[in-house]
Amino acid sequence: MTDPCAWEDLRMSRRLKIFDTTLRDGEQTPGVNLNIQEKLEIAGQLVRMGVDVIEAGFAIASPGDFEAVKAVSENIKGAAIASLCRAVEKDIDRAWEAVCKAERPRIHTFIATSDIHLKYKLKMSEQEVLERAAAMVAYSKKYCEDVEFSAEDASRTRPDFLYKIIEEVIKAGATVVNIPDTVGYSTPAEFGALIRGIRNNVSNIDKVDISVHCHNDLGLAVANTLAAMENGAVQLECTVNGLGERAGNASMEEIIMGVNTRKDFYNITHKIDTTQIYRTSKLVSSLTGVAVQPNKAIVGVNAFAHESGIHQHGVLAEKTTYEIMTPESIGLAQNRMVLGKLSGRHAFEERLKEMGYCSLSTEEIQKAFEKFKSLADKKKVVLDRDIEALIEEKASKIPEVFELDSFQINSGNKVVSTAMVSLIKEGNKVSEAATGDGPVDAAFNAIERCAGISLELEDYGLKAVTEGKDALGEVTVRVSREGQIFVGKGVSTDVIEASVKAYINAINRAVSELGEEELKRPASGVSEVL
Ligand SMILES: CC(=O)SCCNC(=O)CCNC(=O)[C@H](O)C(C)(C)COP(=O)(O)OP(=O)(O)OC[C@H]1O[C@@H](n2cnc3c(N)ncnc32)[C@H](O)[C@@H]1OP(=O)(O)O
Ligand SMILES: CC(C)C(=O)C(=O)O
Repeated sequence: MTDPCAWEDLRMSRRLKIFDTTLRDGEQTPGVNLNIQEKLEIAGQLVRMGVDVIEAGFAIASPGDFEAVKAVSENIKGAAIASLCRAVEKDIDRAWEAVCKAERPRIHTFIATSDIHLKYKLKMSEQEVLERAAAMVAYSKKYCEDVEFSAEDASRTRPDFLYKIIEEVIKAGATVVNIPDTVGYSTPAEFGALIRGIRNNVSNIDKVDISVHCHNDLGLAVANTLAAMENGAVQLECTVNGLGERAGNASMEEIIMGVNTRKDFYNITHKIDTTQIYRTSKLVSSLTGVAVQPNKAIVGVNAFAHESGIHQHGVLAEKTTYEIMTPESIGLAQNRMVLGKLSGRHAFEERLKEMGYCSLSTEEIQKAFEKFKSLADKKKVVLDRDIEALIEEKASKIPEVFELDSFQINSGNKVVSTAMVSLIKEGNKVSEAATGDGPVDAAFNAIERCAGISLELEDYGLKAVTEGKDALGEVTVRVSREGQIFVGKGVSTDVIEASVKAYINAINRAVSELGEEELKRPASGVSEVL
């Protein structure tokens, strides 16, 4: 005999319905409060995305929420609009008042069904809850054709009682029966079995859509939702970015991209336009003020980023080596290669090409790569502007007569600054020490001693090339010799090192233009270097 609950049968005949509760359960995220305009904006985007139902709020909660649900109902077309309400007449009246003008209104009424909730919270018996649930569904039905009933804390409810109450609310006219894992307690196998049990044990279950609403307390909300779907749930309740009470709800983007990416396994349809996912996530994050964690699946900033060399090489050769879905499929322009200390030459060369550095020789690329690696050791992420600075520092093709070997500075507010600098000239190391008015001045004096050259410092400028504590500093010095100006640049995450490099660069320019002998001659009107 064929299993009446076989997943094969379901997926052949059903399409998923996405019930978005960002504006209701999502708003239960501590600290989140959406005004009418913000709810309208998010609801408009949810329709653009193709959700089937928008739960716009809890109409009796406050006058503001009532107005927001009403505004969404009156202005947003293309999805059913629901308001949540307790199994209480005055709540249902208010919910109906708010949604009655919607193109497709829905009343969503609920009551808890687990022993714990009945005993400690509602202080009602099973029989009382059963009667209240059926009566309130019937009451809602007088207003509205589409009535959803939720058995709060269903996953901790005695199965026999759950079956019974579902049967009764269906008889009373419910069109959708929602099975919440209210406290995120269930596991995928258990939750799937619960849905299967409902399908096997509730005689009139085929008259309604089974819905699920999973919370993420154990990080299982999406897994439980998908397990329920495999066992017959057709309406999936979820929120954008997984917002919601406590650890949140099942995240819509994860459910949808899971179903899409594993179409080979699930083979079920929905009407979500996935290319709206990224935009929707951004909108919700900005209006709720809840940032998306960087490593969040699908919409986190790192979800399509690759930092390590082996992965970058693979992705550059063929994206599917490390990408199971495309960034374009969620509306992101492209993946992101993050350049850091674990990156490799392939990704670095590719970035140079993208930045327009197409004519660098192999040797220049090699040198730039070495500099990049040593910068990446000091800096978490190397940005394009860092690379520009590295390349431009190199691009000044003047012969490096003097190269920096090392330097050491001693400085403080109560000591005279001293610097010890070693330069390499034609393979030989020359070291000198000098004092100065501050560490930079001391370093410049020591450099001049090493080089045996004296120049006038006309100007010194320091700017951050990138942001953050580990930003690259770029120093520009203007030095002169008998009225002729030479500019030197240096970049480093250490401003003293950037200064030292800039000064050496200026000296090398002067040497290349005037010659070392000329520079060693005492300049007219300038005293010799001590
Ligand atoms: C699992 C969920 O996410 S459920 C939705 C949770 N969301 C919210 O609670 C947000 C909106 N809520 C509110 O604004 C308020 O709680 C209101 C307006 C609904 C009720 O406010 P108050 O009248 O001040 O009651 P309060 O919130 O303190 O307590 C809830 C009351 O409702 C009862 N109750 C709780 N759920 C239900 C229900 N589904 N059906 C009937 N009664 C219920 C409780 O037993 C309690 O009753 P009591 O006042 O007789 O003790
Ligand atoms: C009221 C229902 C749908 C709910 O939010 C829950 O049980 O978590």
